[in-house]
Amino acid sequence: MIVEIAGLQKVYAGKQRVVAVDGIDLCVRPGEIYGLLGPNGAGKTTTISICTTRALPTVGKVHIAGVDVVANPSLARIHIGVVPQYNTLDRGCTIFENIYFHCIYFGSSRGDAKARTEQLLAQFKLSERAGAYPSQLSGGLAQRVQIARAIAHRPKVLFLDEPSAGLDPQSRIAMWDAVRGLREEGITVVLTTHYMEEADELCDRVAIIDHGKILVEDTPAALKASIGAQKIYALDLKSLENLPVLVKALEGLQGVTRVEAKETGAHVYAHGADGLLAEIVLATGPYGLRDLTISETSLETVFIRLTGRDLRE
Ligand SMILES: Nc1ncnc2c1ncn2[C@@H]1O[C@H](COP(=O)(O)OP(=O)(O)OP(=O)(O)O)[C@@H](O)[C@H]1O
Repeated sequence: MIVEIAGLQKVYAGKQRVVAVDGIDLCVRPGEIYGLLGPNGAGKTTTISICTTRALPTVGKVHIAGVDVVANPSLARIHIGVVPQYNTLDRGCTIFENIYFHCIYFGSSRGDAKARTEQLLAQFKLSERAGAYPSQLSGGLAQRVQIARAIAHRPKVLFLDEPSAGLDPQSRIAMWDAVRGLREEGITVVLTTHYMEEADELCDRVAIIDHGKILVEDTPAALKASIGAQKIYALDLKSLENLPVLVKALEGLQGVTRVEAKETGAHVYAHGADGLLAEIVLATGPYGLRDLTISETSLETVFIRLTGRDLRE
């Protein structure tokens, strides 16, 4: 395993004691894109900060490529690339210099640093902007420079903290492509996100975390399959009288795997069965169907099922 986290706990002891990470165990395989998905405050950044030697654990161990990050932080840092949540490019340096000086910092000769910088600028389609300063770049381009800089010393694992926060949809997709490209170079990627689409699209495996704990971990497909339905019909009803009768009736429809009574109606979980929508509408007739939304099962559904909340709450 390239990343091994065992019994990790982080307590911020202050006026208010905060248990930011509460016993996390996980392993990332070489070449994987692994996602930590959870809402704000779940403990994702703290976990990444410990893995990348920026914070110390209260309890537990992290090994990167077999190196204990607490016992040997400088050795560990050779194997680690980091793109933090905020733009940390040096504003006084050009794009070229940002990458070049990173190479020099990690011990490259000037010639090697120049060659590696030019190669990365070409790889990330940044060559034309080599002389630009960070303030002249869009958010998407700045993020690409940060990724290029983070892998300049050829780390084995790249940690990306909320890589698409603040990016427009087009830049987000370009960033995903850049991250997928890293896999081809054999770089393992660990990213945090609170965007379920990002975890679903990009990650080979995802750990859903909340309140410092891993709730579940699997491939996005397996997590979604655990819901046991492909579609969710959310019914908004005028009358909730005799709701249990409606729930029973809906449960009896072909293709329906589960029905949950809600404050404003009911959620019907189902496999895509022919004619089911018409039958649902018919069954809700006496209850006054005010609104109906149909959604595909997503990682958000999985999170809601596990916590009762949605990811943005
Ligand atoms: N330096 C600190 N001192 C005290 N509490 C902290 C500190 N850093 C984080 N916390 C708290 O620890 C908890 C986990 O925070 P963390 O930043 O790891 O979560 P997160 O999942 O990355 O969320 P976000 O996306 O908002 O950064 C939160 O309750 C946060 O307020």
